[in-house]
Parts: sequence; structure tokens; C-alpha cells
Amino acid sequence: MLIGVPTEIKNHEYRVGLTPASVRELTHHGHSVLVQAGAGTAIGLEDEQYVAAGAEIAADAATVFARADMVVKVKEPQPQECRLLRPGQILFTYLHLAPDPKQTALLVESGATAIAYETVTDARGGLPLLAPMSEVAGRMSVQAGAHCLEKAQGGRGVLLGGVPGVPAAKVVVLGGGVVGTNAARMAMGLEAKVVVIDKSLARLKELDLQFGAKLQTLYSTVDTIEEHVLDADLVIGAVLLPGAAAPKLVTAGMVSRMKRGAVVVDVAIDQGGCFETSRPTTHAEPTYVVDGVVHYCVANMPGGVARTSTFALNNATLPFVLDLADHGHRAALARDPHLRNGLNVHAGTVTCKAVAEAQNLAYRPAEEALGL
Ligand SMILES: NC(=O)C1=CN([C@@H]2O[C@H](COP(=O)(O)OP(=O)(O)OC[C@H]3O[C@@H](n4cnc5c(N)ncnc54)[C@H](O)[C@@H]3O)[C@@H](O)[C@H]2O)C=CC1
Ligand SMILES: CC(=O)C(=O)O
Ligand SMILES: [Mg+2]
Repeated sequence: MLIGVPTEIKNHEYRVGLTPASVRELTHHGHSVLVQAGAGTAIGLEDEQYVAAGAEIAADAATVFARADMVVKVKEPQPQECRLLRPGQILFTYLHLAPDPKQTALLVESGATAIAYETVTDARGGLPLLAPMSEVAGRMSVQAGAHCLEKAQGGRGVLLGGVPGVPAAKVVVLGGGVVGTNAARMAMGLEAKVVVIDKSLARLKELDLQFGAKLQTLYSTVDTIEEHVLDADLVIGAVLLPGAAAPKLVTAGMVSRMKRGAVVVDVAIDQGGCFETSRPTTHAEPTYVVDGVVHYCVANMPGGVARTSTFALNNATLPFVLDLADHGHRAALARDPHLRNGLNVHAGTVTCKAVAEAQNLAYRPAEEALGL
């Protein structure tokens, strides 16, 4: 199979779909890889390293999309990329379609087979291709939040850990999954007072066992959310209903009653965000203020630490890329129900139920669309 890797074009996005080491694995399996010139240069992955691993270098994205049987990316395709896709071609990348009707329509129109990293599952109920970036974003959310709390950034001028004689800041984490756990761990490491709110009792039990008395775990109700958000210095949004638009747990009314200079970091923004006042921002302009509350809503946070993120992402995606390349999409999707859960759009139909429901579109189960 010919696998194509275009340069990412989203704002300040420097990750790359395949590392030279991943390219070497693919060529070792007898596949060909076409990498756009300069795709990894920003993070020190030079064209020469890709060539040494067996890749061919293409001058531009149009060539990569025109020749590749499978396009491997990081972020959702931008409109000009969607228009380069064709029927029968595989697109393997993050899509986050539920809150994005425009991209959904373009992918349906393309006729391509679009497999989303974020809805691929594993046998333990996890999301193995979302998890590495959730680890990164969870850890970054506390760095970002701590920075935004500084006066010059519009924050309250509060140090997360306090100092002897002065109280620590209060950090509230909504959702105790992969992002939430990593955020809580970093916030506890900086000696903030940390509360995690989740609607899964099983998850709260695991967190309690893992962190003990240092972490307060609370069951998610409107009451609990309101009480703790109003009292917080930093709130981190980390909830997820896989594939679906994020639930708006924090209303605009609650935000208006938060402390002036408090900060919200809405990591769930890629699924639409869990604060009613959230809208996507970029690394170039990461924050805005609503009712005195600083909002950080960058939809590609891991792009900020693109080198770490690229290696972490490739560790998780490579086995699936190899599977798709070795067997073709139909056989690979037929034999692996977890990879099949990643199929969001195939040959002009939406095959992810949560996406179809979010946008009121016709849904066709993947098995039916693939003729399995
Ligand atoms: N902005 C960015 O750059 C990035 C965003 N993300 C996003 O972060 C979000 C979280 O991802 P993960 O932690 O991997 O998901 P996860 O599935 O590991 O955790 C989500 C948690 O939310 C909880 N939850 C669901 N509904 C809830 C409710 N009503 N109240 C309280 N908790 C609730 C679930 O029980 C679960 O524990 C996703 O939207 C993901 O796409 C992930 C990486 C990067
Ligand atoms: C998951 C995601 O949105 C990202 O890594 O950018
Ligand atoms: Mg505890």
C-alpha cells in the first residue's frame, strides 16, 4: 500500500502523522510511504531521516493526497484537504466530527473511508488512540491554567501551590478519565487543592485508591458542579461521551458567578466544550475573557508540545496503521471490532452513531456500510 503523510496545516500544529521510525516499520512490511517535504522539520524530524527510513519525499500536499491509498494525519482535515480526498481512499486521523457539520458534509461528499483515532476502542473500554494525547493535554492543562492565573494574563494572581502561610489554589477537574487523571496528578504535584468530579462511581473509586487523601473525589450532579466551580480558582473541563458532543456542564450563568480572574481550561473543546461560554481558540491566541473569567480553549493542545506528542501518538497508532496497510481497510475493519468503532464515514454515509445523532443525519452501521 502507498501511505501518504501531508504536513499539518492547522494553526500552530507541528505534529506529524508518522515518525521516521514508523516509516521504517511500514517499509519493512513492504509498503511505500510518501511524506510531504518539511512535514517534520519543525520538530527536528528532517526529510533526510524520512528518506533514510525508506520514504519518498513529495513536493506538496496535492501530490500526497493524489497518490496515497491511505492518508495518515494528526488533526482533522481542513476544508482544502477534504476536497483532495477521493472515493476508496482511507483517511486515518483525529476527526472530532460531532460538533463539526461542515467537515462531516465534506467527508461524506468525498466518498472516502474516514477512520477517527478518537473513537477506536480497546478491550478494556478505553480509547487507545485518544489516550496518549489526553495524557499530554491533561498534563498541559495545569501548566496552561497556572500561567493564565498570573495577573498579566488576566488571572487572579494566584499561585497554585500557595506558600507557607498562604492557602493553595483550588483546582476543580470535571471528568476523571485520562485527561482528568493527568490534570489532577499535575495539580497535586504543584500542591494545589484538587477536586475531581465524575459521573462514574467506578472511576471515582479507582482515583480514590490511586491518590488517597490528597484528592477529593465527588459524584457529578448539577449541585456539586455549581458549588465547586463557583469556589474554584481553576476549572479544567475533561468530560467525554465518546464520539458525541460534550455535555454543557457549566452554564453561562455559573460562569458569571465565578470568581473574577478565575480560569477555565476547556480541554473537551475538541468535542464542542463543556462550558456554555467556550469557543475554540488557537495556540496563536489561546485565551479570551467572559465575565472576568479567563477561558483557554485550544482545540489542539498537544500541538504545543509537538515533538513529545508525535512520538506518543505514533506509539499508539502504528499497530493500527500497519494493520490497515497489511490487510486493506475492509479486512482490517472486518477482523477488528475495536478498529471498526473508529469508522466514522464510509463511501458517503455516516457510520458513527453518536455523530449521526449529534447532527440529525442518517446513520448506517459500519458492518452494513462495509457489507460484512
Ligand atoms: N483540546 C485538546 O487538545 C484535547 C482534547 N481532548 C479531549 O478531552 C476530552 C476528555 O478525554 P479523555 O479524558 O481521554 O476521555 P475519558 O473517556 O478518558 O474521560 C472522560 C470522563 O468524563 C466522564 N464524564 C462523562 N460525562 C460526565 C458528566 N456529566 N459529569 C462528570 N463526568 C463525566 C466519564 O465518566 C469519564 O471518566 C475529550 O473530549 C477529548 O477529545 C483530548 C486530548 C487533547
Ligand atoms: C485529541 C486532540 O484533539 C489532539 O490531540 O489535538
Ligand atoms: Mg480521597
